Amino acid sequence: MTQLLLIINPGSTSTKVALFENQTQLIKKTINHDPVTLKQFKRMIDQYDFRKQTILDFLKESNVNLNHLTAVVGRGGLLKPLASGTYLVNDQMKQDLQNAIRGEHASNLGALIASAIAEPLHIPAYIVDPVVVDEMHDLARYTGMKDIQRVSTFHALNQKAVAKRAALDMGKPYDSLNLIVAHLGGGISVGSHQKGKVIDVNNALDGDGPMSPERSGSVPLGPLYRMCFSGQYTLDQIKRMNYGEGGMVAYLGTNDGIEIMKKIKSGDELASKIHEVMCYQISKEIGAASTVLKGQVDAIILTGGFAYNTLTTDLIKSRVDFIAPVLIYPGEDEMLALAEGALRVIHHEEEVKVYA
Ligand SMILES: Nc1ncnc2c1ncn2[C@@H]1O[C@H](COP(=O)(O)OP(=O)(O)O)[C@@H](O)[C@H]1O
Ligand SMILES: CCCC(=O)OP(=O)(O)O
Repeated sequence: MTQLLLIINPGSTSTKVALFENQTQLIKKTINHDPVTLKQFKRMIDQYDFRKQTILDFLKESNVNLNHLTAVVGRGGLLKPLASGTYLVNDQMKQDLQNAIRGEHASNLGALIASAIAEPLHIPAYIVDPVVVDEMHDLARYTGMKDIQRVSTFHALNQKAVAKRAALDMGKPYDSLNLIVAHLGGGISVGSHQKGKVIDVNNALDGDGPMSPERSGSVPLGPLYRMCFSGQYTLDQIKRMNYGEGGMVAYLGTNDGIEIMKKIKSGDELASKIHEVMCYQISKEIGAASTVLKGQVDAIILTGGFAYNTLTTDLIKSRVDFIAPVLIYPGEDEMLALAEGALRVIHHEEEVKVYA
């Protein structure tokens, strides 16, 4: 039977929407959001109506008859740590996302918007490989502060999808390979994939790992806690320096990769320096991941929006290609991965998981 799937993928810089007939993508649109527009919303949940409306507008202008849909699939957000797989959107999940129990990120809106569209049509809503997929090994969970544990928060959906695609291209099963995957998006995550499990990864949201177009990444703790208690900043201001207004946007006023590349090409020295710093930090994180895999690395994969830039990929490659061959998969495989995740449970090839 033909399945018509609506796919909804909210990211920090964009909302991607697609319509799939089984595994075939019929239409897709990436709606890029102006950071100034997004800044007016205090909490992520406040963006719900705005993002939902942009999706509905796109479906209307594309003459999509919602009554023909068989399921809606959304990107999965900051839930409790979960196994990789496809989950039915249920009330507990929606409640946890509305209350932002694990924090604020655009991916929290995926299940909520998918469910709002699916419910009146009496069709299921799913999420696949949410950003909290947790396959970390024990050693990776510790920090030097006894009360702080590391948690797995990353581009699980795209990292898994692209790693599987690369494995296919290499002619080997994903679970036979050791891969380092660096997703270079609004946030940046570098995952150590050991035989099909992401055993370590920097937390792309919480000030861990390289700086990104709009996040600070790791910073030295001393200056940070002195700032926090100086009385000069509110908690909200500090949070924004880490997430949303940190990284490249703090230095260059934009998180838009295409604009940043234009600045560099026109001779902007600061843009060139900060871009090089970001690539240096990404390379260091890849180097660290190679020790997680004890140097047994079959390939390093660069993916996400910034992997479209050869300037970016060349700079990283020049520092890490002594470790393993560097493969470039620009953009993302997330829309197909979401569709395929739903199709696997619809066709009973995989059991749907229940969030509790
Ligand atoms: N062709 C491109 N060249 C340079 N940068 C790009 C390109 N396409 C997207 N980007 C940048 O990549 C980042 C978004 O990457 P993406 O993987 O779509 O992540 P997200 O899910 O965080 O929005 C943005 O900074 C965007 O401007
Ligand atoms: C929440 C981790 C994944 C992430 O950072 O996604 P974006 O790059 O879309 O913000």
